[in-house]
Amino acid sequence: MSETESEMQARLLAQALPFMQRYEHKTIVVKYGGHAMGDAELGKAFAADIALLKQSGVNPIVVHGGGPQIGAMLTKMGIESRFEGGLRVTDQKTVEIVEMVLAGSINKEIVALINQTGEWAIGLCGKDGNMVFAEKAKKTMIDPDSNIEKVLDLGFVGEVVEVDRTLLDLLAKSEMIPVIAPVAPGRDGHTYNINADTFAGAIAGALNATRLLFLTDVPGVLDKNKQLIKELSVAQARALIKDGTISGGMIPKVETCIEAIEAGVQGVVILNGKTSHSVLLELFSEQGAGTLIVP
Ligand SMILES: Nc1ncnc2c1ncn2[C@@H]1O[C@H](COP(=O)(O)OP(=O)(O)O)[C@@H](O)[C@H]1O
Ligand SMILES: CC(=O)N[C@@H](CCC(=O)OP(=O)(O)O)C(=O)O
Repeated sequence: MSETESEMQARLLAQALPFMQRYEHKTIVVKYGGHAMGDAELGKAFAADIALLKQSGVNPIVVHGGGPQIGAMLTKMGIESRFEGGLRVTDQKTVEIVEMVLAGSINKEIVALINQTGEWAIGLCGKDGNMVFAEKAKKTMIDPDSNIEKVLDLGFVGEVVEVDRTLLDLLAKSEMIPVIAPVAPGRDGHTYNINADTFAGAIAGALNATRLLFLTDVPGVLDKNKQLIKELSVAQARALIKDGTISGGMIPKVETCIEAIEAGVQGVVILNGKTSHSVLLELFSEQGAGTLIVP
């Protein structure tokens, strides 16, 4: 006899218990990318998942992006967006808009969505509580014409150099769910724009998170036949970059996963943020939802 819908729901709920126990009191950093945002129903489902994690005794931390939303605001202001090596070249005017969009509107939208579930979210960026300090990014690129390595001047693009856990440790013991925008100060007094994936990786590494989840717009890492790979070791992931199976925007994402694992994160998952409740499915169900990368 085939299972009815309510029997299936009951089975899934009952199966969740060992997973809830596995992650109790554990830190899970969720990176919510700009491409995964925009759909109101998906946003509500995401907020509900984060709220349920907190209610289950997990310590969820949201780090969000907002690349497309920054792009739209820059266009409105008549400022052109330019990327080098996947990073937004950020002059003084641009960094002001980046901070306004990320730490202002997007951050507060996510906080409000989580608060509407009845939980308590607090919006932060790297500046709050001396949480994160950045330095001007030192990116290099091989010039295709001369084949010589050149240093890129990306303006106020930063890389994380210090994470102070004090505020996040305090919040972990409270009702508050931190929602963090990837903007941080430098010791030089400037404000830096940091790629949200690398920012999330740095936070997860500093907290020795049990899981770091990257919500993107594909089901996970796909093989040559476009089939989802359920699990990858760091060595296997490196091999897939080398043989070209992993390309484009997935390269820096997987490299960030590897760096996060090397910094002490136990497992990193790349999953589809466009699938409703993918966070819950990944963490609290047998089948999971994306690609798990482990040491
Ligand atoms: N092997 C692969 N598996 C999955 N996606 C891949 C792969 N190789 C390249 N990609 C591309 O990487 C993209 C995800 O990276 P990106 O667009 O930078 O994500 P985000 O904007 O969510 O940070 C996918 O939409 C896909 O086009
Ligand atoms: C330096 C740099 O490129 N910063 C990114 C920060 C936002 C981001 O990373 O957002 P997504 O995760 O939505 O792509 C930017 O300006 O777009």
